[in-house]
Amino acid sequence: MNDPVIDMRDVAFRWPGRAGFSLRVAHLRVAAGESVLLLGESGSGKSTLLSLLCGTLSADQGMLSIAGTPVSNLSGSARDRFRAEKIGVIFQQFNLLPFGTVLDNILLPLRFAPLRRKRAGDAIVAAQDLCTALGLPKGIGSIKASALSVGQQQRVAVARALIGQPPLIIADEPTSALDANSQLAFLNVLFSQAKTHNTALLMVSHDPRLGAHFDRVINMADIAEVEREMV
Ligand SMILES: Nc1ncnc2c1ncn2[C@@H]1O[C@H](COP(=O)(O)OP(=O)(O)OP(=O)(O)O)[C@@H](O)[C@H]1O
Repeated sequence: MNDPVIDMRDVAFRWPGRAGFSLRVAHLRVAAGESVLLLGESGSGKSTLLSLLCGTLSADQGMLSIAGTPVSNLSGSARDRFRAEKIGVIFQQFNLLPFGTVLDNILLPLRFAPLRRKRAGDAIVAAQDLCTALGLPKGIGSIKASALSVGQQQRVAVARALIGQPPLIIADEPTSALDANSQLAFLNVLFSQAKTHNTALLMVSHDPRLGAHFDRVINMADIAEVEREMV
């Protein structure tokens, strides 16, 4: 695999002050443009792994490189800046700012990421173009996020993750609240946008049926060793 966007090796993590759970990942690689579904039972550490990849948690040992940059040794604030520049995140509940407009929400990641802002060019035009590509109605940019339907919130969350073309999108169960048709529609817009920019996509889900739509499916049980002690 040439220049993987995610390259994780021999990573170990234990929740600080908590003996109950530890996670070891021998090897995880995701290529540019590749879509990967990460499956695993509840409590198997999927969200913990995503937080390690995003740098909101830091591993106790091991090597993690994102888009060619070794991030394991970055300080907390440097990791925050790196994440803003390189990773688009889509949360389960979308986490839009309810009192912000659609445009405010989509432009938010650029505020902390000067290089990403530069890549976006004219940021407002880029946000509007993404809204159009994602099938959002014209003029939606000035609507408050709290007034959107769930389907519109999803699309705004995708636009926010995609703006400025980060090399990696990480999504934590973004389709869990949707019916099967809406899930598929959501994945299709996400895939088509990700392919256009050769963006790698790592998405967590409980639903193995979604696997057919991804380039690759990874099971937590195959890549991670988890210790769960009863505490
Ligand atoms: N902030 C935290 N502090 C301490 N332990 C935590 C914290 N967040 C999660 N854990 C523990 O880490 C373990 C793995 O949780 P995690 O949320 O990563 O699993 P998951 O596979 O994403 O589960 P689910 O599918 O239910 O969301 C669990 O034992 C959980 O209790």
